[in-house]
Amino acid sequence: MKVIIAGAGAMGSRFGLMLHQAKNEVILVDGWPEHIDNIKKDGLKANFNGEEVVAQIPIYHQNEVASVDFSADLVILFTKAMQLDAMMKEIKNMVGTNTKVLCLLNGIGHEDVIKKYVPLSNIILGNTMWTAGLEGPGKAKLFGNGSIDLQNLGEDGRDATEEVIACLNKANLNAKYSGNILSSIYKKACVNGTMNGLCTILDSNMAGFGETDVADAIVESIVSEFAAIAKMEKADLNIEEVLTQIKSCYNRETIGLHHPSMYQDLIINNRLTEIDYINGAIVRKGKQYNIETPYCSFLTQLVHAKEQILGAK
Ligand SMILES: NC(=O)C1=CN([C@@H]2O[C@H](COP(=O)(O)OP(=O)(O)OC[C@H]3O[C@@H](n4cnc5c(N)ncnc54)[C@H](OP(=O)(O)O)[C@@H]3O)[C@@H](O)[C@H]2O)C=CC1
Ligand SMILES: CC(C)(CO)C(=O)C(=O)O
Repeated sequence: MKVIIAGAGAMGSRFGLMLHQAKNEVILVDGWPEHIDNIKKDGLKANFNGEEVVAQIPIYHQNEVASVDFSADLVILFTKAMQLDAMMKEIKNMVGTNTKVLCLLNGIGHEDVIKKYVPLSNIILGNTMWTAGLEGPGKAKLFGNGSIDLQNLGEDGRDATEEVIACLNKANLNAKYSGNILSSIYKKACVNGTMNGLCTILDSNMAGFGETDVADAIVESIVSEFAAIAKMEKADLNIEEVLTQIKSCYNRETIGLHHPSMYQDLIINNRLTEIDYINGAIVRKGKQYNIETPYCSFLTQLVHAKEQILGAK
């Protein structure tokens, strides 16, 4: 397939590299000049499960793609939530009438942005348990395993979605069709709504937090707020399943040593976080549905306070 990775940070680099290795024609689009220059000059470098690899993958700055001639079969969106609208605007010339657009960002409600640029029949929503980090511009650190759940938004898009799943699986990305992607997105949002903000505030990786004797109580309080909102949105959650998925993040042998992407943003890179699209989204929806969300509200405020103390940009 001809694939555009729109947002080629840590996760975009992982997906770009694995799809390139599986012989797809991949191009990367990003907005970070130093990262783009390094990949153009030396290729995309990665520590891939302990092995140093280099891949020559074309990369473009998002403000230069209007003139790039590449009719993509698939666009995979991997910007940060707050960069999504700008990216959609800049790549819109590369999104043809048959181009499928797969959104794998963390958080809730990204379809509202994508719908402004892409017909419903071409939108695929998903979420992923893969992880990734950047060691610096042009160099990714990729370890562990993951999975992807996805579903077309338009009613008759199943066949095309299965083709996308086949393409992802050829690259060992472990994708599967979800019969209820909204539930799946809420389930993943519970993982991010606990791990991301808590590890960021507590300065911990996921294993470190999970091994404390208060982890269960904190996680259950936050998850109960996500579940109350999910129910109002007809995306009922199986709480036991959600808690099991969260606890799987504590495993040191798999992804427990990972610092969630929010930690990487704020603590490592001094950048603003996606908290408003995760716990903050639950607070906004709580107001709409008249549901109290004190834990999500407090965690959102703590993360914003930390952004301000650190002068994040
Ligand atoms: N990392 C992970 O393990 C996981 C992340 N996700 C989700 O995937 C999406 C993409 O996340 P992720 O790949 O982690 O994002 P990254 O922060 O690695 O990259 C996103 C964008 O941020 C900019 N950027 C990144 N680092 C820097 C820096 N040091 N200085 C300046 N600009 C920088 C780049 O674009 P620009 O210059 O245009 O700002 C880049 O495209 C998010 O929604 C995230 O929540 C989901 C699962 C796991
Ligand atoms: C790995 C995981 C699941 C941690 O919450 C994630 O999505 C992230 O880092 O943003």
